[in-house]
Amino acid sequence: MSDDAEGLPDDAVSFVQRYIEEEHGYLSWLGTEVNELEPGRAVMTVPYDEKLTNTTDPPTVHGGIAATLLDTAGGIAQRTMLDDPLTGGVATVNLNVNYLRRAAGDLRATAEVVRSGGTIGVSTVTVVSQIPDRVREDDEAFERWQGTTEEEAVATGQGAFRLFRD
Ligand SMILES: CC(C)(COP(=O)(O)OP(=O)(O)OC[C@H]1O[C@@H](n2cnc3c(N)ncnc32)[C@H](O)[C@@H]1OP(=O)(O)O)[C@@H](O)C(=O)NCCC(=O)NCCSC(=O)Cc1ccccc1
Repeated sequence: MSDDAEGLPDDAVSFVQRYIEEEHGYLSWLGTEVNELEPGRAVMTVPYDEKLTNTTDPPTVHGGIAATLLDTAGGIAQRTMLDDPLTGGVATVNLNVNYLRRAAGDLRATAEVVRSGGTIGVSTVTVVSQIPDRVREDDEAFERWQGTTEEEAVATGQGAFRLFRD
């Protein structure tokens, strides 16, 4: 089994997006977007939605959302490395997440395949978020965010996946 991947079809992003919207209840409910796909790499977003937040002021996005995004992007990145990403499959066997900063905006995950082995693959994933205007406009909250306006890493982790190659 090789670590190399063939190129993906031009419509890979829209194909996976359609799959999420039409077939996957949970990921579509989260509003999950597929931004980029290439062999060994996936970029995906969950847009901010109040229904996904904790009861903090201002609301912060529940950590489980970042974990879901990390898991999903890590698994899809693994799929891009299968000889046939459509007929093959992946199942998460281990996931770890370190939460680095609170998040109050959209979450965007970039997943990279560290290893695509014969039966097990490992992806490393970082989730970034930017402080939205509603937090910037609240002086006290903005101070709690240390006045950062740049997009910053809010979570990072690794997933291990059982690879079903056919
Ligand atoms: C299967 C294994 C990982 C390894 O067990 P072993 O006993 O060593 O088995 P072995 O390695 O020999 O494999 C043969 C077995 O595998 C079965 N099979 C075949 N094809 C598939 C397939 N496509 N998917 C799943 N299973 C498949 C086949 O029927 C056979 O089962 P059997 O033994 O006959 O009943 C087991 O520990 C397990 O199921 N863990 C739970 C994993 C789990 O639920 N993770 C969370 C959900 S993932 C998620 O939500 C995130 C996500 C979603 C989307 C995208 C990205 C991320």
